[in-house]
Order: sequence, then C-alpha cells, then structure tokens
Amino acid sequence: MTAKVISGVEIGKEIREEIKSGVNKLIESGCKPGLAVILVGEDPASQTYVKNKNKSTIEAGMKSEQIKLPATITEEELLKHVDNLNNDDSIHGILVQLPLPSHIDEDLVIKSISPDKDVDGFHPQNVGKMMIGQETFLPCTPHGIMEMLERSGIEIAGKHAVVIGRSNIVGKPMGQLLLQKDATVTYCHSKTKDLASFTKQADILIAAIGKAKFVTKEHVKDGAVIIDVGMNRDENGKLCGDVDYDSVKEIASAITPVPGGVGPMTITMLLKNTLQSAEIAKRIEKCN
Ligand SMILES: Nc1nc2c(c(=O)[nH]1)N[C@@H](CN(C=O)c1ccc(C(=O)N[C@@H](CCC(=O)O)C(=O)O)cc1)CN2
Repeated sequence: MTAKVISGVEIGKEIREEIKSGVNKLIESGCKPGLAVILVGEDPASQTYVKNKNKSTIEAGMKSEQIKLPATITEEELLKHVDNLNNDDSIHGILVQLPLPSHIDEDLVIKSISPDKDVDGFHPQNVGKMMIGQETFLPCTPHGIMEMLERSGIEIAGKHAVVIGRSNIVGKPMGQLLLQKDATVTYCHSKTKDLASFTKQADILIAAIGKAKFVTKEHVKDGAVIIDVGMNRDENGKLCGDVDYDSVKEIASAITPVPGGVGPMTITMLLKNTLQSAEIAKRIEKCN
C-alpha cells in the first residue's frame, strides 16, 4: 500500500478562498478584519513565519500590522504594545510570535492579550473554553489538523488516536479536539515506556515530538493515518518531519508531508480565527 498524501497546501488553498469571500462580505458591511503580529528579536525562523503571516494576511484582504521589537525589550514595554493593540478597534487578532527571549515571561504575555483577540487560542480562558467544548479560538496547528482530517474524509469517531507530544501549543489541545470528535485518545511523551506498543495501536497517529524522522515503520500499524507536526533538519540540512516519510508511506493509508503538510495549515487557521474575531466585533459594533 502507498499512502494517500494529505496536502496542507491544497486544503489550505481551499480554506483561504472561503476566508477571502468571508473577508469581502465583511468589508462590504464596513468592517475590515485586522491582524497584528508582534515579533521580538531576530530569530531567523520566527522572522520567516512572521513574513509569511503578513503576506497571507494581505492576500486574504485583511489589514496586517507587524510590530518588530528588539530582543532587549523589557517585559513592561512589550505588555504596553499588547495593551495598545487590545484597545485598537481596527485590530481583531493579536499574535505574539513564540518563542520569546528568556527574560520575558511567555505565560504573562499570553495572558495580557485580550481573550477576544487571542487568535492563537493560547489564553488560559480560551484554553478552558476549548476543554469544555465551548465556542472559542482554537489553537491553529491542531485546528488545522482537524480540518485536514475532516476534509480528507477520514473518520475520527471510534478511532484510536495516539498523540506523541504534550506541548501546550500542539499535543495537549490536539488530543482534546480528537476526543471531542469521539476518538479514543492516548497521549505518549518522552517518559513513555515501550512507545511502539502504543503507537502500533493507532488508527490515527499524530507525531509532535521535535525529533527528525523519529517515527519509523516499526511504530506504525498497517493502514494508519499519519500526521506529522515536526519541523526539523535532517543530516543533510534538509527540512524534514518527525516521521521517516519514505518508509512509513509504504504502510500508512494516508500521510502528511513535511514541508507542505501541517505547517501551511497553521497560518490558514490563523486567518480563519481572525475572520471569526472580526465577525464577532462587527456584531457588537467594535470594528472600524
Ligand atoms: N504565536 C505563535 N508562535 C508560534 C506558532 C504559533 O502557532 N503561534 N507556531 C510555530 C511557528 N509557526 C507559526 O507561527 C509556523 C511554523 C511552520 C509553518 C510552515 O508553513 N512550515 C512550512 C515550512 C516552512 C519552511 O520552509 O521553513 C511547511 O511545513 O511546509 C508555518 C507557521 C512556533 N511559533
């Protein structure tokens, strides 16, 4: 069996068209959605992600504001920038690019973003709402994965989903969203003993470990759906995921590539959350 390739580029395109028409409708009604991205420091990967976010936001027809701050900025100064954006009615989504320099308390900064503009879905209030299935902004990467599964016709209810990784941004919310769609969910992590005994049971395997080509065909059941969240460099410096794609694609039924899989969906879902936020702002007359 050779796996079907689930392309985040293709699915993302489809969703971005839907977003564009939502944005146009909103603009016709007098409200232009706006996204502000704060970048602290000069991490090259973060610079690339922020540049791509800016380009995608403009392509979607939204207002894009980029705030670039030096790595030496104090926590207090950074919080002031967030507060200004919280009070700006032309901005409906605020994102602080992570990671932040080590002298800044990431949790404090996330908490300072208005939950109504937290299009990353990282604010504790929004995390709580997600946990109990209330409508809120869902974290972009796991939200994007759910869209990929659903739009690829992959059934979730009753399936055994195994999530490797327990980060607040990906692993934990991923399991929760799968659970809400009636999957049976197992979390594995760096302290899990005999990892393969769990991953071999997975109908849907989510790899979010951060280790190049860690998941091999020895970890995978025949016909499983493989979602690779990893972004690493291999021994030749080439971008690769957490999954050993070439060997696993021979036994999986479907697989996401790296690049071109989960990554592009992260930015797509950010745009979707920003549109959702602007639509709410319009209803309560907080959009100008
Ligand atoms: N505030 C946030 N910070 C970070 C997030 C986040 O969701 N919110 N996620 C990551 C980085 N990230 C977005 O910010 C992100 C990572 C990767 C991609 C992507 O499209 N990857 C491409 C490959 C890109 C390349 O060539 O290097 C792919 O997989 O095809 C988009 C967004 C950490 N920080």
